Amino acid sequence: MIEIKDLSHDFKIGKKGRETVIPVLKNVSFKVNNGEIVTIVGRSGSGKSTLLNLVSGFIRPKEGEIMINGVKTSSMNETKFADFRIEHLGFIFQSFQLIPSMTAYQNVELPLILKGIKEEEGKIRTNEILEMVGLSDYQDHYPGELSGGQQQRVSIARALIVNPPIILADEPTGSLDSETEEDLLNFIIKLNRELGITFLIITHDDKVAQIGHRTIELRDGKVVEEVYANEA
Ligand SMILES: Nc1ncnc2c1ncn2[C@@H]1O[C@H](COP(=O)(O)OP(=O)(O)OP(=O)(O)O)[C@@H](O)[C@H]1O
Repeated sequence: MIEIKDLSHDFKIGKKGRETVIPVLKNVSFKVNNGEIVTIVGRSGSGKSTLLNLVSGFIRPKEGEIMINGVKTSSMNETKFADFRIEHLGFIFQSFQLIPSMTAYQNVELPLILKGIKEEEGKIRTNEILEMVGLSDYQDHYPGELSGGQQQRVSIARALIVNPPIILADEPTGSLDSETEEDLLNFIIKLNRELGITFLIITHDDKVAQIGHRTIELRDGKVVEEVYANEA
């Protein structure tokens, strides 16, 4: 579960002493329950990426609190957050963020290696996950030798390999054509239904927003609307 309470954040730009403060998030509060898909929409500049970066622990909030699975993460230091992230969170990005010099297999097994799991031990799990995303036949391909949809599946496999209870996604279909987009959305729904994975997804795209059990709208850094689509 993700619990966000009175979260506020701003950025300072410009030279020291003459900074301009850009308020981005203002008293944002909402929850994402276990097993839910929550989508966050809002115009460009409304603070969606900032919110996701705060939940991901890539930046710390100026005010307010973030709890993930009962742990207060908003005040954790970087080292602690890095350990927490690998146990609790998976990530899917618009730009896939694959390592170009590694094969699909090597990209997928990477989190296991970072976690200190021996190569031999991780082999079964890596093969299982590649099978699950339908990429067993492509495991020796480099990202440059795969289609956009296949690359996104590699990135999902990499997110799934450590069994994260929560996946955070930033415009997951932003680089895909509409047919591949639909396949990917169906796959996210399947992961949610069959494995109970909780998703928090930010998007511009109505089709993506619609897979949310709930859609939250950010407007000028505030939550202005929660549209309940269907029950989780
Ligand atoms: N590191 C930063 N330094 C200064 N200002 C920033 C920084 N990151 C974001 N901002 C500002 O914060 C505001 C919100 O940005 P954010 O990227 O969160 O919006 P967004 O809703 O994700 O937009 P988009 O849909 O275009 O990606 C913008 O005005 C942006 O210029």
